[in-house]
Amino acid sequence: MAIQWFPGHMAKAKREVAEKLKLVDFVIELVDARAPLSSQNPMLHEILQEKPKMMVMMKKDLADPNVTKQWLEKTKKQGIPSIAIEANKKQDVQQVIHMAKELGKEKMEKLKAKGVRPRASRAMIIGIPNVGKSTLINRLANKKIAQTGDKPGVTKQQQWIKVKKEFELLDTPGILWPKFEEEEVGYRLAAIGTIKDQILPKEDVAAYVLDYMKNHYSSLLDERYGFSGYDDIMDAFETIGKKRGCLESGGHINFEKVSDIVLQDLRGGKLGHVSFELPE
Ligand SMILES: Nc1nc2c(ncn2[C@@H]2O[C@H](COP(=O)(O)OP(=O)(O)OP(=O)(O)O)[C@@H](O)[C@H]2O)c(=O)[nH]1
Repeated sequence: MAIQWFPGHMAKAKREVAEKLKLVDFVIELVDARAPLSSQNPMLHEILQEKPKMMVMMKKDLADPNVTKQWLEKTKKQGIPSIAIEANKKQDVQQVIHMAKELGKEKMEKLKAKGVRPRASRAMIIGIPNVGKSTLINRLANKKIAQTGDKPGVTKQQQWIKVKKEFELLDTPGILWPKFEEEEVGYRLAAIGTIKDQILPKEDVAAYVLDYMKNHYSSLLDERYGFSGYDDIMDAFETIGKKRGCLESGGHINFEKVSDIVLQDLRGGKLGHVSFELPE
């Protein structure tokens, strides 16, 4: 696979997360509900060691609810407190707070048993780019938190956001890059918009989405574009192109425009609820 992050950046990100981890009692890992496995970073497991974590599957409004339910069952079986949310739903955010408070409480009780004076438990949010880290931090803080620390030359002290009396959150998230040794993982992440469109050719990503939907969500394909199957991917591009006015002079289809339409439809939820991976 041609995609490779610059190893220096990976090492720096890992170091930064490991530093911040020392400040917290537990971690809130964010993954994308449409691809909960591909949107994790296996490195987290290594640096977390014994630190407890809970998992929040973001963007559940775009994912297939039946598949999300299976993922939640799986992670809960693994002993990881997990929840799927839509960041704009207040009751979903309240449930995150409740879960975090419970996890923090366990940790505080352990400390209390060792004779440490009780204090608010502390957590940080970790996840890959674009998964929704800032959105969730702002929702938990109930206001917009400036991300000035990310700009070069701006030094910023770590700040704690008081979410509830018993629970505080670090105001900057930990960012870890996704890891893809398998080609399919790269396409899944590109489809959901985690990898920038410049990295994998968008026509290839759109073709991946159409093929995936043909095999798993043919009725959604039919609802949006009026076909549920095809023998040749070119036919699919042509049908969508004709329908949506992506014709160039001479009557040729503009494949780039068709790809933009497919990816925008998918990421904006217009293709319906689509999940790109199932638990084994
Ligand atoms: N549909 C949907 N969109 C969401 C949800 N949560 C976040 N988003 C959107 O996802 C996009 C990325 O969110 P951010 O909060 O900027 O993600 P981030 O992880 O902080 O991204 P980086 O700064 O790149 O690391 C934004 O357009 C959000 O509006 C959700 O639950 N549902």
